[in-house]
Amino acid sequence: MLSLKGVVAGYGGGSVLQGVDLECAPQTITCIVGPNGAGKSTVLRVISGLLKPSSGEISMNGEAIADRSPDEILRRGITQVPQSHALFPTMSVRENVLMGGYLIRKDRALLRERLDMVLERVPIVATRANDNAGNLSGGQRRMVEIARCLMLDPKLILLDEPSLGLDPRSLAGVAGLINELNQAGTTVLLVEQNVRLGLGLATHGVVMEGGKVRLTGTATAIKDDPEIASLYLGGASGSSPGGPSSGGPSSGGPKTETTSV
Ligand SMILES: Nc1ncnc2c1ncn2[C@@H]1O[C@H](COP(=O)(O)OP(=O)(O)OP(=O)(O)O)[C@@H](O)[C@H]1O
Repeated sequence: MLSLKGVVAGYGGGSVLQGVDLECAPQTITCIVGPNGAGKSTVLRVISGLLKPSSGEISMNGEAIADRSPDEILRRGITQVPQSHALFPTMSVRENVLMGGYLIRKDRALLRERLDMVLERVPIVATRANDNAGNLSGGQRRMVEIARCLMLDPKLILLDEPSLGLDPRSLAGVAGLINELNQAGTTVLLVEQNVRLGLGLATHGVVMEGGKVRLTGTATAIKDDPEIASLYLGGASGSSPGGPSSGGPSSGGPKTETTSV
């Protein structure tokens, strides 16, 4: 579905991504993990078109998208939920969600249909519809941020640190929503500092370091990799994920892309 080949990109001349190769198959949840500054968020930015790669290829369902503008990429079914504080605090929850349907605003029937779908999938949009978004808790805000991106019925959702600043209960709610969306057919690519949660939720894992993909495999295989366990999971292999699902298939061991840590 989504494919990155040899993607090089950076800010103001320097290259942060140094030849990134990545694949997301349809209906998978892929979690990118890695140390601060590895380039994880930058990968999401090049996919959503906010940052143009200087070389390499990005394709969605076989179509090259690296040269497309962010709104053309949005129209092709890729939406990004930014790290946080993405709602307009003095606008209501309903108004914030409707903003997500800006590209389809002229088709009132479609807008209504999508809003009904969002209300059904994310109940807080109905129960807090008229409250200002600024009055919601962090976890509730995150749910509304995800709900807003559903207005375009995305095929691929990019999530940057969905767990950031959330308490365990809110985390479970957000993880549950991501899982439900995936079960309903949406492909998910997320970046997560909470490695246990991210790999617990995911079917596939990608470990990045220094602007490169270091390791790819099923989430289970990545969690069970002794080096990854010692680096990111406190020494034990990730047998108790924070999310509601233990993730994907157990076949297919991790594939090491480079050897240096
Ligand atoms: N807007 C920007 N302008 C200049 N440099 C940036 C910008 N955004 C990120 N960088 C730099 O790019 C590198 C990679 O950043 P990125 O946010 O992709 O890393 P990350 O792996 O997501 O890190 P973290 O886990 O800390 O969020 C860092 O060195 C960062 O300082």
